[in-house]
Amino acid sequence: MELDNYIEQIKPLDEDAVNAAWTHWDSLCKPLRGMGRLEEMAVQLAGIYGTAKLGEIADLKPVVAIMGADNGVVAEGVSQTGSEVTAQVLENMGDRKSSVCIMSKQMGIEVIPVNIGMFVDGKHPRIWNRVVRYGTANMAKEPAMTREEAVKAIETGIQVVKDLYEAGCRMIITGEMGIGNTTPSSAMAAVLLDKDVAEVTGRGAGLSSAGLEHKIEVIRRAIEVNQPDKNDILDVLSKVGSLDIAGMIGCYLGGAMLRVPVLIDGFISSVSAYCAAQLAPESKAYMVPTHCSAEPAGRMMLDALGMTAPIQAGMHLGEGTGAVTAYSLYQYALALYNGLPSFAEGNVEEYTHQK
Ligand SMILES: Cc1cc2ncn([C@H]3O[C@H](COP(=O)(O)O)[C@@H](O)[C@H]3O)c2cc1C
Ligand SMILES: O=C(O)c1cccnc1
Repeated sequence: MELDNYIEQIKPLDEDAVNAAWTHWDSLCKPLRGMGRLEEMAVQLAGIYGTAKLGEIADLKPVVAIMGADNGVVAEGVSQTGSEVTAQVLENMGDRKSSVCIMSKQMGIEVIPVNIGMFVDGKHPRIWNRVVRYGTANMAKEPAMTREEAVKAIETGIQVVKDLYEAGCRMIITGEMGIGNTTPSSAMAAVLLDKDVAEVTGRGAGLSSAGLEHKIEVIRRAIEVNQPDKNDILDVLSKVGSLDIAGMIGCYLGGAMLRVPVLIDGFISSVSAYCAAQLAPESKAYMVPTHCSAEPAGRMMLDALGMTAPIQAGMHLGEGTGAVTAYSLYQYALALYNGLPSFAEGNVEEYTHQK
């Protein structure tokens, strides 16, 4: 199916369910709108699922879909580790031994490591091998990938979400693992937001100050060499992007198409969310901001999306860790939404609300 055909299938939220969810919140025996963003998160779920009866949805079966991919630009020394670490961490994820895996286990969340374009095949049986190409080319010298490959990677992300949906998942959490992927993220942020590279580039997984200066220089070179057209998302993605970013774009589009919420993680994930929103503005209603990455452009990307994140904890780890942290907010929100007595049930006279 063509990308445009997928995008056409995305419909707005169910407004009746949204209104009914607010009416329900406002009937509960507590200060009006007292749970702030948590109330909004539950209302968004109602609009997405098309029902205010959220208690009837037995199990959301949340899942972190981790897009694993390698970046040719790592050859320029833009990350403090080598590309072999991508595959190693994906294998560790197979054994449930990575940050997001340990956090997810705590919350009863499934984790699926997807190899969308590492340099090597994943060996662990839990890894979904869906390789579009074995790593991107070095964008400091040539386009990271072709436009066709970028589209194929987006479609691969859509297909991953479809498969998870068929397995019963009703909440998708985006995650990524790809050594060097903050470099394409910053390159894309600079182009798409029209910012100076130095403003949108950070230390990633832990670069030194000298390393950061070098990374900025490499990104400048990549943009100079490729001349991406900022008005054409696929051009920017294919020239200075990455396969994991493309895969996550697919997750946002696929989730919106199937009417399931898709949680945005950190900087890399929000660059993808921004691209998805540009390609399909309706998809934004299905996205959930979770935390604001401490990478310099983390907040800028959320601002560009017109979103604020409920959690600001200085996190900058990736893998979906920020989004999994925010999943706990749903647990509180839904516990109250489904369990708190109404004013009448709580024997409290409903006061006049100032809505
Ligand atoms: C052991 C390890 C585990 C990780 N888990 C997430 N990242 C994060 O760091 C990488 C991006 O940073 P940069 O662009 O500086 O390479 C990505 O893989 C991201 O998911 C990790 C990085 C490392 C080294
Ligand atoms: O915010 C992120 O997504 C991030 C930042 C640094 C390293 N990995 C991921």
